Amino acid sequence: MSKDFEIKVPCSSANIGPGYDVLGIGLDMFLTINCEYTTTNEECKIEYTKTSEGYENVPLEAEKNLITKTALFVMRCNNIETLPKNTILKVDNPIPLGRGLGSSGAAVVAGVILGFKFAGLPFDKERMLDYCLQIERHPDNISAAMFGGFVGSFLRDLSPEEQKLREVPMSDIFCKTVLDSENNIVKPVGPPLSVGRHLKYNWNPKIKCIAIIPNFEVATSDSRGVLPKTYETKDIVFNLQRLSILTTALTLDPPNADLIYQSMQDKLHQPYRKTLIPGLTDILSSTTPDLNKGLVGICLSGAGPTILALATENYEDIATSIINKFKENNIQCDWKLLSLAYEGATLTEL
Ligand SMILES: Nc1ncnc2c1ncn2[C@@H]1O[C@H](COP(=O)(O)OP(=O)(O)OP(=O)(O)O)[C@@H](O)[C@H]1O
Ligand SMILES: N[C@@H](CCO)C(=O)O
Repeated sequence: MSKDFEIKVPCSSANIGPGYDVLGIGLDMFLTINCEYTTTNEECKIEYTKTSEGYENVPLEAEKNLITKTALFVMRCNNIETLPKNTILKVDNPIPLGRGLGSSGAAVVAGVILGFKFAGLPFDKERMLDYCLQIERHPDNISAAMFGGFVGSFLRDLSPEEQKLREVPMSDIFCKTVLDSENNIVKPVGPPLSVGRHLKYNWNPKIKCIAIIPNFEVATSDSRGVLPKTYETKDIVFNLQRLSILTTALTLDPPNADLIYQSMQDKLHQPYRKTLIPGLTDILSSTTPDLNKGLVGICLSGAGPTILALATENYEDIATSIINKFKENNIQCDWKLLSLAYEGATLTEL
C-alpha cells in the first residue's frame, strides 16, 4: 500500500512596495494537506479542518476545488485522468482567502505538488513552477511559496510556439475534456520548460513582518482590474530606482529604517488600489518610522487588502495604530506577526 504523505506550503506577501509582480516573501503560516491512504475502495475525498479559512464555502468536488483541479491538470498532462481511489486529502488552511497573503498561490503550489506525487513525477521544484505559472500567471506569490524566503522572479521571453502552449485558456486548463473545432479530443500538454526564473535574496532576520488583515476580501482579479494599461516613464523609473535599493537594504545590519521606508514607496499599483481599500493612502503615508518606533517599512500586501508592516520591535503598538486607522473607516482587522519561511513548499512521506 502507498505511504501517507504531507504537503506544506507557506503563505506569501507579494510586491513589497515597488516590486509589482516581481518580489515575494514566503511567510510562516502554512497550508497543509495530509494525504491518507484507506482500504475503503472509494473515490478520493477532500476535507477541510473546521478551523480552515473558507471552510464553509470552499468547493469539495475534485473538478471545482482549486487544489484538486490543479492536481488534475498536472495529471492529465501526464496521461492520468483521475485522482487515485482510496485516498483522503485532509486540508488545513489558516491562510485568509482573498486578503493578499497568497492563499491562491499556496493552493496552486500544493495542487501541483499533489499532481506530481500522484503522477509519480520527481519532486522537481523548477518544473513544478512551470505548471504553477500556467494557472497563476504572475510569478511573485508562486515563487515565494514554492522556494521560500525573499524571492525575486521574472517570466522569460518565449518563442511563438512556447507562447501558444502558455496561452491555453484557463477554461481549457481546468476542463476534463477539451474538444477542437472538429469535435476531436484535444490532449492537454504541459507548459514550456523554465518559464519562470527566480533568485533568493538575503534578509536581515531582525526584520519581522506584521500582517494587518482587514475583515473583507478583495479578489486579485478585481484588484488588477483597477490598474492602468500604460504608465508614464517617470512612474516606472520611480519604482525601478527603489527596487534597486530595496533588495539590498533589507539585508543590511543594523536595518536603515529611513532607506527601507523610502525604497518601499510605489507608483505602479498602490495608488490605484485605494479605490478598493478605504483609508489605504492615509495608512501608508501616515505610518512612518518617525512616528512608530521599530517600523522600517510599510506596503500593501499583494493585491490587498492586508497591510504588511516591516519592523524590528514594538509589533503590537504598530499593529494597533494601523488597526485604529482602519477603524476610522469602519473596518475591523485581525493581525499576525510572521517570520520568513525559508524552506518554501515541502513534501514529507509519513
Ligand atoms: N486552500 C484553498 N482551497 C481552495 N481554494 C482556495 C484555497 N485558497 C485559495 N483558494 C481560492 O482562491 C481565492 C483567493 O484568491 P485570490 O488570488 O483572489 O486572493 P489571494 O491569493 O488570497 O491574494 P493575493 O494573490 O493578493 O495574495 C479564494 O476565494 C478561493 O477561491
Ligand atoms: N503581484 C500580484 C500579487 C497578487 O496576486 C498583484 O499585485 O496583483
